[in-house]
Amino acid sequence: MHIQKLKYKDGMAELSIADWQIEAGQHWGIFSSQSQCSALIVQLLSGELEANSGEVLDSPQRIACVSLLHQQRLLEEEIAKDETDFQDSIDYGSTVEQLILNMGCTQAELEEVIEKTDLGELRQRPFRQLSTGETRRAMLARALVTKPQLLILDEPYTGLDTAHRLALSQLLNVCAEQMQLIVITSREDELPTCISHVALFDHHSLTQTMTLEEWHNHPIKQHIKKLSQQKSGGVFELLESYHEQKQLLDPLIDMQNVKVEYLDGVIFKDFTWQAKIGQHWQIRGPNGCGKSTLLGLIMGDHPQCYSNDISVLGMKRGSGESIWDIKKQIGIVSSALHLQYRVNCSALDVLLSGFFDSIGLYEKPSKKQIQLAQQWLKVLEMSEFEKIGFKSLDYGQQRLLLIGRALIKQPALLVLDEPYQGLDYINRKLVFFVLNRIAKTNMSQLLYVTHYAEDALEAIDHFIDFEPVAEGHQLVIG
Ligand SMILES: Nc1ncnc2c1ncn2[C@@H]1O[C@H](COP(=O)(O)OP(=O)(O)OP(=O)(O)O)[C@@H](O)[C@H]1O
Repeated sequence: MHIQKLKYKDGMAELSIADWQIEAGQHWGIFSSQSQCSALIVQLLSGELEANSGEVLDSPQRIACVSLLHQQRLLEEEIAKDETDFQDSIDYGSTVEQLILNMGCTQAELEEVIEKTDLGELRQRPFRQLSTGETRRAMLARALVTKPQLLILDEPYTGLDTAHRLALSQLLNVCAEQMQLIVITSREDELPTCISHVALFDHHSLTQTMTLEEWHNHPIKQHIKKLSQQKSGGVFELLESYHEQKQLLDPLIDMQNVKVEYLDGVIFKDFTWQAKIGQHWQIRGPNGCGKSTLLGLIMGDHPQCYSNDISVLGMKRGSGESIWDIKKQIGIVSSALHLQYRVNCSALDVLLSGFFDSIGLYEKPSKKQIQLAQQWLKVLEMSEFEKIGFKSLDYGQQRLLLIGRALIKQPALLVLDEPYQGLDYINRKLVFFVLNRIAKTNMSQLLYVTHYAEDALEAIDHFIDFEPVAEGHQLVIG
């Protein structure tokens, strides 16, 4: 494949590649300090977008992509197909198996890919019910059954637990013998060993190509780490400039003998736990163990929160409390929220919606709130996007805005379910530094989920660990 003098520009989205030769037998890693670049690379290389000028020569015929963008699209399609209103029973949409078969594979190919991607127990589960890591594996399975000549993977490891990340590396090393791979990552050391070359993108263009060995010692890694640390100073100064200490009732969260179960089994049971004032908690466990379910109970988004004994911020769930009284003291970032945020309001309005806990903006913000939101756009280096619609931004930019939306009102409780998903290197580090300082200074109390040991915040010293038992998982407090 040979890319020559390629230029693309549409509004704020921009990419240029002067000359890039991808020889047969080579497998490429792509590192980009901007998430926007990655989305464009996927779409331009796969032919989904057409460049304004330049050419892509000898492009393979069968190209498959796995990205958060494609995942979000499929989930939206599944929700749009929801036929609940027209039939007696609830329609949960297509199962994992149906979605793989829809790609046009045989039964034998289905069985093979289900085994490779560890989807055996999930094959009959509706796609919409899958956990984050389970969803990522289903997307990979759909791409693999098309037997592509070129497989483009944008952040394939994100959302996967440690064991599944290892399994993915092994699988990609095997795939590399049958197809060409391009793996885009924002984690500098996260590339399968089959990768032979790395392309470095910066400021909307391909700046350098090198071998994997050269990449391992590249000075840019230190440089961009410093950059994000500096940026995080600005965000934290802004937070401090309007911080007010809140009076809270102890404990912030109280759960007694909590149990969650579905028709096909128990997720967890007998869980008794209190989060006291001043404590920050990390929730750990493998994909599908129930971490987001636990957070859903606390947020009041999970239907089983009312059949359990749960109090949040002094209010007992199901006691006639207003869900908004609780929500106004909680800021949340999660894949579920990202998926729910389907309105196309401006970037400024997304931040402002944090003051009202709404998806989109339906109330008139005060002048002070507007000024504050503009200051937030500035420290996030997103001022140029102030009037741009949320849907026109790439997944990483959307995610950064949703993080700003959660932080802007300085909530008592900050619920962060894999907050870094889709963020580029600089913004991931920026958010990491900010969260650590928020926790250290007790500005908000954190409930934090991440699958990466390197993302552990030193200010968090309380843990809930999901450990497998005969029926689902048991939750161990440490
Ligand atoms: N309605 C449902 N019926 C049956 N199972 C369900 C339903 N909704 C969710 N699940 C399953 O519940 C399990 C727990 O999901 P949850 O999202 O809480 O996992 P998680 O620990 O957050 O995983 P991940 O690390 O992948 O994000 C998953 O296996 C999911 O498929």
